[in-house]
Amino acid sequence: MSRRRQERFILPGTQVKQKHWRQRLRADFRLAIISLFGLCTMLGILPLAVYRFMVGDWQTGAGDVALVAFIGVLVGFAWASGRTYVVARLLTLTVTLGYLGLVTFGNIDVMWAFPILGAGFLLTDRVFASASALGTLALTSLFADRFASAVDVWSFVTTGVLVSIFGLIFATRTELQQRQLTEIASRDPLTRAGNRRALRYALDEAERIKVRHESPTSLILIDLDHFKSINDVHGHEAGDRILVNLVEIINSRLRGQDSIFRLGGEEFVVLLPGAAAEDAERVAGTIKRTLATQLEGPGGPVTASMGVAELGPAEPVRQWLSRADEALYQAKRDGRDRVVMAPGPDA
Ligand SMILES: Nc1nc2c(ncn2[C@@H]2O[C@H](COP(=O)(O)OP(=O)(O)OP(=O)(O)O)[C@@H](O)[C@H]2O)c(=O)[nH]1
Repeated sequence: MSRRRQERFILPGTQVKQKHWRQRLRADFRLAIISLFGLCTMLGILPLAVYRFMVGDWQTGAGDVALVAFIGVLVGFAWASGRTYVVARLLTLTVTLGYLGLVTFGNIDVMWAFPILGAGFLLTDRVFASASALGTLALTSLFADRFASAVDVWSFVTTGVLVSIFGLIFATRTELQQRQLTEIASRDPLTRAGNRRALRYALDEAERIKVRHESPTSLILIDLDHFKSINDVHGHEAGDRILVNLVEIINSRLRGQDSIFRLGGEEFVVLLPGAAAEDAERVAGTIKRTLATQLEGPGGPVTASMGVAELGPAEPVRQWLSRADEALYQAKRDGRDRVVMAPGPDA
């Protein structure tokens, strides 16, 4: 087991808690779109509102100003809370209802429907954007007095449907690419376990849930025994196959909310949200017994040593990992192929 103890628990990004606004915009695509959308609507609608006031159309002007103000509040909320998914949906809903309200009670052109259709596909998911687009087109076509003829209604609906289909294709491709990128960025390519980056997010999330809901969270640090000699005697490929099998076997013993991450080399972290120390010890025991019967290398059964620790109240994540690491180290010292519980953080 390699012991570069100082660097072992420096996970990517753990040091950066407060991000600069430019970093946040770069890191969060949805926040960037929300901000850009807010800026564009302000720049696009506010001059029009001024014009409406100047020509005495107070109702439409007031509606424009109210719409822009509400959009501003939503953008501010996205920055303050980070809940960009909810805000994106609310923004789509706001501009759609704002548009329908201004078509009904104000004096705006039905052509405003088109940027609103586009915004829906840019801001939210495909299903929500499609439903919102269909609703916008159907309700607008009911305003027969806004169109010169039935052909105009037909043209409006046809072009609207086309814009929506293009938006849907764009959104589908973007979602697919986003999923592929997330997969690449968060998984270990050999074993398909989560990588260190994914572990960092999962640990931070576990810490947040612990603080918010006071529910226990535990982890198991797993390290294969004498893995170097397997590599040396049977080759690197045989070693790789064992790593892949190990993750498959462990995954088969985990619940839906549990997850496995590769910390590096032949070392893995199993995260067990909702599990107290004794539950985690039981899971570790089950994993150990399953490995004994199912993890077969070219030279015979392969065993693993494990350290188990429950996250203590207000305990920093790095200390939690270090305690599990100490327990794992103890398991190695005691002869390997065993589970050792870490003493509590106050011990
Ligand atoms: N096949 C393979 N080997 C790897 C990979 N990553 C790290 N290793 C090897 O894992 C071995 C780890 O060796 P050690 O840290 O000495 O640990 P060990 O032999 O298991 O000894 P103990 O942990 O003390 O039981 C090294 O030989 C690394 O080259 C990998 O992705 N594939």
